[in-house]
Parts: sequence; structure tokens; C-alpha cells
Amino acid sequence: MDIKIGLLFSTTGTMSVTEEGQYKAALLAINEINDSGGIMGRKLTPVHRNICSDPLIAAKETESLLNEGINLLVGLYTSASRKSVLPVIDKYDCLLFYPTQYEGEEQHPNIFYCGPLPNQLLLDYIPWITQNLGKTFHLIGSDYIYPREMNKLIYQLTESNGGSVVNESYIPLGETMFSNEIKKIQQKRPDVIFSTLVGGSAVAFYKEYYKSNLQVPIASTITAETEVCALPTKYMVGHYSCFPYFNSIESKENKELKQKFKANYGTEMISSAMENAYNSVHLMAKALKIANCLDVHLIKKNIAGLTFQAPQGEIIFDQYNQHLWLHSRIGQVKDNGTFQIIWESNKPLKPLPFSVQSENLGYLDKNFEESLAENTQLIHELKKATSFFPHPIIFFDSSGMMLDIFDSNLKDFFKTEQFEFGLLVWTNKFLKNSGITKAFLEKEISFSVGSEHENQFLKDWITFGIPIKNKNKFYGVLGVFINNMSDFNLEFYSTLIHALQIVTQNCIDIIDKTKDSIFLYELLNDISNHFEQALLVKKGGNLLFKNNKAEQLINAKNELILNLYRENFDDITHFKRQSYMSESRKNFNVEIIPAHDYRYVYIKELEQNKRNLKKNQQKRSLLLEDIIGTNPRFLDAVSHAQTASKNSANVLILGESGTGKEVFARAIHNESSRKDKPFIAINCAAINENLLTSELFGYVEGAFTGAKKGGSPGKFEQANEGTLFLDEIGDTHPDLQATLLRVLQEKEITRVGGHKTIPIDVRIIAATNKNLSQEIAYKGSFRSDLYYRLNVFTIELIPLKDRKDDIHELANHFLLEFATKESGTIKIISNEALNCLKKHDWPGNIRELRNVIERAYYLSELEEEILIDHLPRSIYSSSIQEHTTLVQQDSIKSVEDIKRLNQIEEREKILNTLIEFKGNISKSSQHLGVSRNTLYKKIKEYNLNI
Ligand SMILES: Nc1ncnc2c1ncn2[C@@H]1O[C@H](COP(=O)(O)OP(=O)(O)OP(=O)(O)O)[C@@H](O)[C@H]1O
Repeated sequence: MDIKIGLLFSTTGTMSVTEEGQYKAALLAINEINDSGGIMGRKLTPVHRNICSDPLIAAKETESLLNEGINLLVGLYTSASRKSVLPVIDKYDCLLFYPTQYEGEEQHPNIFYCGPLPNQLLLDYIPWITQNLGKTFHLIGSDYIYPREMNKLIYQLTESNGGSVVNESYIPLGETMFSNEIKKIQQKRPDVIFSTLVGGSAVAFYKEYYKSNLQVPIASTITAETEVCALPTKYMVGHYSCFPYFNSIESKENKELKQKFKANYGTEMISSAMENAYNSVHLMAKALKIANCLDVHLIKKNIAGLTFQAPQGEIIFDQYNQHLWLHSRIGQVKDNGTFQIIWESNKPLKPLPFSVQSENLGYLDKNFEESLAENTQLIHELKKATSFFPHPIIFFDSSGMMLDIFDSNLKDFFKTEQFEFGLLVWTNKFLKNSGITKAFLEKEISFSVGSEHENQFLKDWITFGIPIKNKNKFYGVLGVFINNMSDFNLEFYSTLIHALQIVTQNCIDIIDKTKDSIFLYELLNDISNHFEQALLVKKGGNLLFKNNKAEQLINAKNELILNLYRENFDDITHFKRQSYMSESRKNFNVEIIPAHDYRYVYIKELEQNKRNLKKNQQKRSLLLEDIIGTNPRFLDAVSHAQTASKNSANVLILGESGTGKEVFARAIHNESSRKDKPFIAINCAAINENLLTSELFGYVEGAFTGAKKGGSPGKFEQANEGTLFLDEIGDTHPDLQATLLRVLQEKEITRVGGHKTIPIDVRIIAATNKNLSQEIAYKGSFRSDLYYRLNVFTIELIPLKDRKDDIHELANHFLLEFATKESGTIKIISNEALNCLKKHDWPGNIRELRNVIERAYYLSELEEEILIDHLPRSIYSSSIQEHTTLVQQDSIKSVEDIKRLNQIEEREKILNTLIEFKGNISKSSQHLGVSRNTLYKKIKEYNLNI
């Protein structure tokens, strides 16, 4: 059985000039569909009704078609006929494809609007006219809804484009006498006439206008090829129109259409309204095809998003508003009666069926999803914050589009009233005179009670509109619906609404703050990505920010940055130093800059080859930034040292042997204002007491047997204006302590055997591996007054076993040092070897580690990697299976036994070393990884005769 399609077009009366062409185009489309096999294997049969350019006949004829069971309709031209048909459509479940441009403000769920809307015709056209034809407009239109609604938007657009309307006339439909209108135009002298005259009136106007000899251009959104054809072309030449389609379009689809049209009807003259009708039939057929049935609801479901490659270009049904995305073009009538296209949009434009205020025109190109995405966070905050509120709330965006309903029951309820998401509902009838509409207009809290609403449905409701805004931005309106007329107490509700407004304000603040912080984050990202350095921002151990370079290093598993990434730098003050990472064979500068609670960690890769490394290292004196380690406790010490270097106060460095006390002392000196003066170091434990006194204070000629002629200056004099490093101060005799205290107080010395006092200006940095406070408290072996003199700054260096995280970097540093010294390869350390190093306890601390690495560097000869085999047995074995130790422990009776065994082992080791180095204390201590002092002590302890 055929599928019957009702066609509603006037073939008589004033509108037939336009509608006859539409009818022919619709028939052509039906033929095309049938020629290609029909729909679901069925042919489409057109059933035409002439509606005689009369709205009442249109309604009658529509009803007669519906009574015949034809519920798929295409047609109608004037808005008057469409409106008269609406009650019929409401009564019957049918679909109308309306192929005509119209004024908008409508969205019947059963009508699919296929012609252009005012926004698609005017938003580009009016600015173009003001720029190219002139700024003063004379509006003339047929007296019905469409011209009147179009003119409203033309007023807004001319004004916002610096133009004005000098006259506005409405002519009764079908009128053909225009002499009075011509006179008005002659008087007003506009730059342009804008015509929305339709049918026979339009044709008559052009004719009379031509005869008047007026030279003002006419612009129209109605006059098309059909009207041009109805007169000799000379009457129309040079005037303008705007449509989605002109006959002169060069597309393949248009060429085919023109050919077929000529073959069927003997003419190629196709207008935009005709193309709309042609497209309407094709779109309907496509929807039928997808639904694969004739069920109106299923067909309707498939229309949103439907596309069609039309003669004007691709067109698309909007997802939400049943109108088409259409192209826009401006054409000028040529001598041959066609339009020359002088501007085109090049893409389909979104249909906006509901009028918006000019201030909201900026939002016109936003669709539902875009707006929803933009407002999601605000909606989320508002939903959370208003959950206490017992009445339904609706969120409208700044353009009046309904985005969300905070009460799910209400959703279904409003749906029945054509109250859909994505619609600009505040302007439509549903909300007319509601609190919401008032809030949009006045941007103030507004309300409407019961009968104030125009909509019958809201007569039992109170509606409040709360503008969502701050001083910079208007986000939209919260619509509140209260269905409690009988109990309405304005005072009570005003308080409630006021509370809601405060809540709304808080939500905007939250959003603004979040946006600000996102903005700042992005800004920081943009700026910091121009840096050469990687940047981490940390607070309380948490990483707050990392730039792209830092991200790259983290992804490349760069060990340095991974350490910096993990550590907490809260206690670190300003800090700067170099690190060498052997895996990447790269050198980095690390700088930590504190700012309030934040720590900015900058990591810069240094482009250096090993040769200039050597040069640099030789040239530069040791600074705090050169000291290796990123362990937070260690960095704490660096940071203290940095503070100490800024003044001349005495410093006491505490730490086990080999932890780097002298290194720190030198670096503090080199960073201080005394850096160009001498740094003198003396080990107080290495020299006997008498000798130490003359070493420190010097002696005069003849002071003792063997004293040099002319005497000799002591370390204090040598260090004058510089720094004196007193290592192992804890081992000094109480008499010497007393002398030192005096010197520190009086700032003068007397050489041994002399009388003359010599003023000195020396900064003292003392160091010890003893716990001085215990020495003072329990043994009385150290003077507390001297302790407090020395202890202005205390820097405590932790043993290496407590900063094993630094072992890798230290090992790399030493490998680089030896490679530089030998101008050899920079070696890397294998994971296995590193694990061994990390398991060892390092009684000799960094000195021991340096020795182990030095040994490994040379043992590994030409190999590029330090392997486990290159490590000393003592270290290698300490890492193999604790299991071994456990087995041994079984055979050992007591702790004393263990100690004894260890001592025997140690004695043996020292003895062998001394033999190997022929009693050379420096070389043996280096080899053993202990200081010369410690070695002296051990030799004494184990009674080794050398
Ligand atoms: N943080 C460090 N970075 C690089 N090398 C270091 C560091 N700390 C110590 N060293 C190296 O370790 C060795 C021992 O350092 P230093 O002599 O300063 O230790 P110390 O605590 O003064 O020892 P002792 O108390 O036995 O005199 C030196 O070779 C030094 O260069």
C-alpha cells in the first residue's frame, strides 16, 4: 500500500505566486524518492489540497486530510495559515513539515520547521547592509505576524550596527497600490528600503517603485526568483535578498535539481521557499526510512540531528528545537533574473527560534551542551547548596535557556507543557509575566503570584526569579516554583528566597575562586614552560605544581627529580647546588627557593662536557651548593650553614668522622665575606698538647729548643681576617680550652715565650665527633663557657647510614670526580652494586664511600659500569643474605664474643693495610676510609708497632 503525503499549498490567491513553486518542488522530491524505490518498498502518494491563500481554508483542508487518515503533511506558507492549523494538529496525532521561513517563537512538538528563522537571515544581513548600502532604513512589510516580528529584530540590529529605522509601514495582505508609500520614501530619503512584503504585494511594489525613479536599493528576505520572474526583470535588477538558497548556487545537488525541474516543468526558476519544500519532503522520507514504520512518535524520535545534503549544502535538524541549521546567503538581482551571490555563510547556522534581548546576542551561538558544560560546576554547587529547599528550582542560563531542574518529579510535569531543556523558555509564553521573566528583564529578585501569570497553568503558582550574578557577570536566573497559593505568606517566602540568594552568591564565589585558581595554575604553567628549568612547587611535602619540563624528567624516571619530588622541604631555607646523575650522564643545578609555606624547586640541566668540568672544578672554590645530598635532614644542615655564612659568628659542627665537617667549614668560609682571606685548618687531636699550643699561637725566637730563628706565627695569626677551623676540638686539654676561651673573648694572642699581645680577627669554626654536652655534663672534660662561645651556630651532620638516599648521588659525584681527574670515562654504577652500597652501614661515612668508589673506579679499568665485583669484600659480603650472619651467630656464645671477634678482624685489617702501605698513615687511613686521627687512635688501641 502507498504512503499518502498531504500537500497543503495555495495554487490560487495572492500567495500562489510563491506556494505554487513550493508545491511543484515537493512533488519533484516525492517523484525522486519513488524513483529510487520509495520508503520501506512503498510508494509515496501526494494528496494535494489548495488552501487558496486563506487561513480558514487551510485549517479545514488539513482536517479533511487527517480525517482521511493522512497524518504526514508538508506545506503551508503564511504564519496565519500555520497558526490556524495548530488546533487541528493538536487534535490529531500528525506530523507537519513546514517548508517556509517564519518569525520563530514557536515549537509545536508535531511540527518540523524547515525554513529559515529570523536569526539565520538577519544576523549577518543587517550588518552587511549597514556597511555596504547605508545606515538609515525604511521598513515596509505585509501586515501579518512575520513582517512585524522580523522588524523587531531589524530594529535591534540596525541600532547595534550604528544605523536607525526612519519609517515602518505595514500594508494589508494582497494590497497592490503603493503610491503613498513611494511618497513617504521620497520624503524620508532612507539609505535602504527593507521589504517584507509578500506575494502579489511584493511584485506590485517593485513595479511602482521602478516607475518612481527612486535610486534607493531594496533589501528583502521575501523577494526571490519566483517574484523576479513574475515581472520583467528590469523592475528588480540591482536589488538584494537574503536566503539560504539561490538558484545560482553551483553545487552538484543544485545542478541536478535544476535539470530535473526543467525536465518536469519546463523552467529552472527555483526559489529558496521551493528548495525548502523540496528539502522538507526528503527529510520526512529520511525520518520514515530510519523509523521503518509510520508511527508518528517513532518518526519524531529520529528527527533530531538528521542531516540532508540539500542543493544549498548540508542541512541538519537541531538536536533540541525542531528547526534546521541552514546556510545564509546575500544575493543581488542580475539582468537575467537570477541572483548573484555576493556573501555567504559557508556553513549552516544554528536556528534560534526564540527571540533574545540584544544584550544576549553574544550567547546565540551556544547550544545546550556548550552551555551545560560551561555551567556544570555552578549547577553542581547550587544543587548541593539548595538541597534544603523544599520547592522545585530551575536553572536558566544567561540567555534564558533552561539547563536543569533540581526536582525530578517536576521534570515530567513540565515536559507536558513543552518546557524542554535547551529552550530559551523565559521569553516564550509559558513563563510570560512570571517571576523568572521579570528577573531576566530587571536582573533583580522578582516574583509573580497566581493570576499575574499569563499561562493558565501557572495560575495556582508563585514563581520567583533569583538572578545569579556578581558585579562582573550575569550567569542566569534560578527559577523557584511554589505551588501553595492558599497558604502564601510573602514575608515568609521573601526570607526564604533571600536565604536562597545568599546561598547562590556563595556558590558563585566558589566557582570564581576555582576559576581563579585554575587560571593561575594555567598561567604558572604557561610562564614556567618558557623557563629552561624544571619547576616543582611544594608545600608541606605535597606537590602543588610541576611544569612540563619537570613532568618530562619524572616520566624519564630521573632519579634526582624523583627524590626531589618525594621529599619534604619545609625546613629548608634558600639552597642551591649542583648534582650529577650518572644514568643520564647529566649535570643539574638544583635551587630551592622558599616563599612563605611554599618551596619552589628549580632543576636546570647543565650542558657541560667533562673537559670543561675539570677546568671549572679546578677554578672554583668549594661552595655550599657543591655539597652533595638531597636528604631533607642533610639539606637542613646546608641551610643552617648558609645562614651561618652570612655573618662572622662562631660555628660548631657536630658529626662522626668522615661526615664532611671540614667540607662544610670550607664551604662556609668560601661563602662568607672572608672568602678572600685565609682558611686555616688544624686537627687538635693529632698533635700533642704542647705542640698544639705553639701551633695555634706561634712562638718567639728562643721560646724552646729547636724554635726557629725569628720565631713563627701560629695558626691564629695565619688565619687573621679569615677563618680558623679547629677540628676535633673535643679532644683538647682543659688548659688549652682556657687559653682558647681567653683568645676568643679578648681577640688577641700572645706567642709562646713572648709578652706582646697581637690583635687578631679570626672567625672560628670548630668541629667534633664527640657529644660535647655530655662531655660537659658527665665527664667535665669540656668547658661549658667555651662550648657556649663556639656554639653560636650548631650544624649537625648525620652519619651516612642515616642518609642512604644520598648514596647514589654521592657515588655519582665521586665517579665524576675521578673521571675528571683522569680525563677518563664517566662511569655509571650498576643497580646491584648500588644495592650493596645501600645495605652497608658506613662507619667511615662519606670518606669511606669515597674510598670505596675510588677503588672501584680503578678496578673497573675500561669498563663503563661499576659492578658488584669492583666493591670490597667487606661491603659485598655485608649485603649477602643476613642468613649467613644468623648461622654464624649460632656458634657465637655472647655479645662479648661478637665484639672480640670484630676487634680481631679490625686489628688484622689495619695491620695488613699498614703493611701494604709501608706504615704511611695518610695512605692507610685513606684506604681504610677513616681519618688519620682515628687511625692513630686505633694503632694505639690495638698496640700496633709501626
Ligand atoms: N656532602 C659531601 N659531598 C661530597 N663529598 C663529601 C661530602 N661530605 C664529605 N665529603 C668527602 O668526604 C671526605 C671526608 O670529609 P671531611 O674530611 O670533611 O669529613 P670530617 O667529618 O671532617 O672527617 P673527620 O672528622 O674524620 O676529620 C672528604 O673527601 C670529602 O671531600
